[in-house]
Amino acid sequence: MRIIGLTGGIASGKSTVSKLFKSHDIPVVDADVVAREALKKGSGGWKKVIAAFGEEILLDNGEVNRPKLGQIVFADPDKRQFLNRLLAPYISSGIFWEVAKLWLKGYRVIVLDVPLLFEAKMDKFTTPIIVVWVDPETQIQRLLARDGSSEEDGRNRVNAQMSLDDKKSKADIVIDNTGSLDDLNEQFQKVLVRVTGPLTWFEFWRSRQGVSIILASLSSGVVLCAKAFNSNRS
Ligand SMILES: CC(C)(COP(=O)(O)OP(=O)(O)OC[C@H]1O[C@@H](n2cnc3c(N)ncnc32)[C@H](O)[C@@H]1O)[C@@H](O)C(=O)NCCC(=O)NCCS
Ligand SMILES: Nc1ncnc2c1ncn2[C@@H]1O[C@H](COP(=O)(O)OP(=O)(O)OP(=O)(O)O)[C@@H](O)[C@H]1O
Repeated sequence: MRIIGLTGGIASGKSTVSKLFKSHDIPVVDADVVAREALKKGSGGWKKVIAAFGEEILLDNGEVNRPKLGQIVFADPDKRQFLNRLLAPYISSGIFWEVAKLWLKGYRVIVLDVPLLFEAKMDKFTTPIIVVWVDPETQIQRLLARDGSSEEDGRNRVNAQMSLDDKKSKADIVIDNTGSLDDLNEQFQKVLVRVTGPLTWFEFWRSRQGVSIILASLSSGVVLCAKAFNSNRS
């Protein structure tokens, strides 16, 4: 079992690289998608966010107003930390569950696309770790072009994350996405050979930690189901 870590900065190109993995039948668990589920109307995360930020944070349809919450937390490190702590248990259990489901389906190479892989200490059970790097100006230009957000909001979002140079220094593999999509694709083909080839001893040891975590999350899922089943019967 190999859980490849894919990270980088906001708008550095992780989703673009994820698509390339998927086109080679390597499944990707996207932490942003899991985080969105964790905030869906009626979920545990949704209830905690309302308790913390008030009903003003909701849209008329009852869903969280994500741009509004984003503007608040990306401009205020304390509120961001608070939101991170609030949602972390839902996001990490959601990610483990997605990995476990793919493992049960028979996949043995899985990519975890997690923007905050290092910040959330999820790097511990992914190997090898790929960082998609771009220079800061290209990053902000692509972010503003994609999201149509204000430059201030864009820069707040970039500054809310560990710098891309720091992430680069922690990577096993760096993809430099400053160039064209063709350049990216060319680098990706080499990365694909590297990450699907034999593991080094160090990578092998790290991949065993990943398996232990999956087994732990599967067994805790079974225990929770058994408890729910018993409490329904009594
Ligand atoms: C604040 C929220 C509601 C803003 O939603 P919005 O739709 O505007 O942005 P989206 O979720 O698509 O995130 C876009 C990018 O922002 C960056 N980002 C998201 N959350 C954070 C955070 N807490 N700290 C730093 N960067 C973040 C990531 O690079 C992500 O890819 C949302 O980002 C959120 O719920 N964040 C907290 C959950 C989290 O930590 N998500 C990251 C998964 S590891
Ligand atoms: N090499 C490239 N050349 C031109 N545009 C690119 C390139 N790579 C990515 N992009 C564009 O840059 C934007 C950001 O890329 P992408 O969405 O893949 O980043 P991301 O790291 O997944 O972002 P986020 O953290 O916000 O989810 C997208 O609009 C994408 O189409």
